[in-house]
Amino acid sequence: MDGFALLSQHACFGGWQQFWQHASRETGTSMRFGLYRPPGPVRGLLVYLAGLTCTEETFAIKAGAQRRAAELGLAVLSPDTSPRGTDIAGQAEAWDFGVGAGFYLDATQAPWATNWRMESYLMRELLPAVQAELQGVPGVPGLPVGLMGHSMGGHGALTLALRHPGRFASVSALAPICAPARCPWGRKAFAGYLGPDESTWAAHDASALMASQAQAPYPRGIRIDQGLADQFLAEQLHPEAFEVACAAVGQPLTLVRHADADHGYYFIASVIDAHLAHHAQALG
Ligand SMILES: N[C@@H](CCC(=O)N[C@@H](CS)C(=O)NCC(=O)O)C(=O)O
Repeated sequence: MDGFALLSQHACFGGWQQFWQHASRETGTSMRFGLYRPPGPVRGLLVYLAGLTCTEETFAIKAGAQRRAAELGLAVLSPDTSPRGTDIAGQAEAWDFGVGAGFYLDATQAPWATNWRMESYLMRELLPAVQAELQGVPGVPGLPVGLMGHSMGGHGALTLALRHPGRFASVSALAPICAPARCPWGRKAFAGYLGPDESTWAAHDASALMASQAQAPYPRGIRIDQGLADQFLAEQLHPEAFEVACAAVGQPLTLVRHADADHGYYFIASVIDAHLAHHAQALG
């Protein structure tokens, strides 16, 4: 990939877990990402968006997705969760806003709007570059792409999948923030990145976006897994709001609730194979 530097690669289940760095035109910063490359031909690309405080390494280290991805012939892209290396006052004072908390949208408010452009970064820069690299034909976007994410990244997966119809063959989420416009994490992020006019927030709220669909956008179904011992469930996640919105537009949704699971990566590792299978069905 032109202008991209391979920082490290590690042999993993016959393929390679790689970490890359590049100068992003969209964020104006240096960005890192992880890329698992399976052995043999690549059937599809699965994008995993991580949650608050995570980096491009978290999923690769903790989820244990590589074994099944290798078997299924899926490449897995794990971007970082925000720009880093800027000098915006207060950018790293909170763990739920600023650095490590990009919310996968383009900020419209100063001082964030210049660099905090995660939606454009992913959709217009990183994804096309990685798709072209994997299929070996630059500029031909043909490789099918699935999108998944956890928590803030679950919000990113659901909203980007709804905001960019036709770009993703499949979508799933783990303990996603389903109604950010009405939870503390989302309200703080939207107020800071999008400003006080709440009418602009619905375009980045998965439940509002789903409720506004004329018909089911993913007729093959969306999968969500949610732990019932998740410490953030009651206050932050609201899966029932997304469930109601899906039902209203006839969107098939498999929402699997797990009695004892918490919010962390032990839960993710426990259900990751089911998510890879969900995507492999659509990407195959
Ligand atoms: N730092 C927060 C927790 C943040 C958190 O749980 N982040 C989730 C995503 S929302 C995560 O995946 N953390 C990384 C990890 O568990 O390795 C706290 O102290 O409560």
